[in-house]
Amino acid sequence: MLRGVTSPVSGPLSGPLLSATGLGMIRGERVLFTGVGLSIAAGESLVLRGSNGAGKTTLLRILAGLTRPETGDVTRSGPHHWFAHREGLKPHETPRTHLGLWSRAWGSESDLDSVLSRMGLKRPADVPARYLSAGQRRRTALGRLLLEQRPIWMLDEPYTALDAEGRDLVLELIEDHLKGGGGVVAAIHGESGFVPTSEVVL
Ligand SMILES: Nc1ncnc2c1ncn2[C@@H]1O[C@H](COP(=O)(O)OP(=O)(O)OP(=O)(O)O)[C@@H](O)[C@H]1O
Repeated sequence: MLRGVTSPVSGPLSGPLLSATGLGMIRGERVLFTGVGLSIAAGESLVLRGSNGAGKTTLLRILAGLTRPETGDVTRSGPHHWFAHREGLKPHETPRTHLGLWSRAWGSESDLDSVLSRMGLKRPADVPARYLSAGQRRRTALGRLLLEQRPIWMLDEPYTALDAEGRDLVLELIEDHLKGGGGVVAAIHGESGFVPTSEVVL
């Protein structure tokens, strides 16, 4: 992982940001998927679809390099943000301390108060995660996306637990990221709220 390095998202990038060929995965005795190929270039988005247990999270984990596929290859042209089901907040962490920690770890130049404000977290900024609502925890985790520019965003069910305003906020973040030349892969149940460049149905 490139730590403390801010990657320019816009700029002359040649080739895809992310590509995969021939991905196959087995879990237990079940073949989850075979022969999955995909590619996203700057400004493109891809939505993963499929019923519960179809393998969306598994595919995202493979794309992020967190799980090794049975077959196939993944190529990423730069660093990515990984946004998982679990927010990764410890019970004692507040939105400010959580984002502050990652900000320092990444050498972020983003203004923490601006990130908290953008995520609608000014009021609960100093409330420990164990007292935050599910949506506030989600917004805190999503705030990490704004701490460091990374060309590829991998989002697992980014709208979970969010109210209508939170959902609009995520949409705005995605749109801004795509306009800036980034790419997004997201596993989404139901309406994505945007027209993806492509879809993979598992
Ligand atoms: N580490 C693992 N070991 C064994 N089986 C696993 C493992 N991880 C996932 N599975 C199984 O693989 C299948 C796909 O899981 P996955 O989480 O990728 O599905 P999903 O499409 O993201 O589902 P959902 O929509 O419910 O989030 C499930 O049957 C799950 O139980």
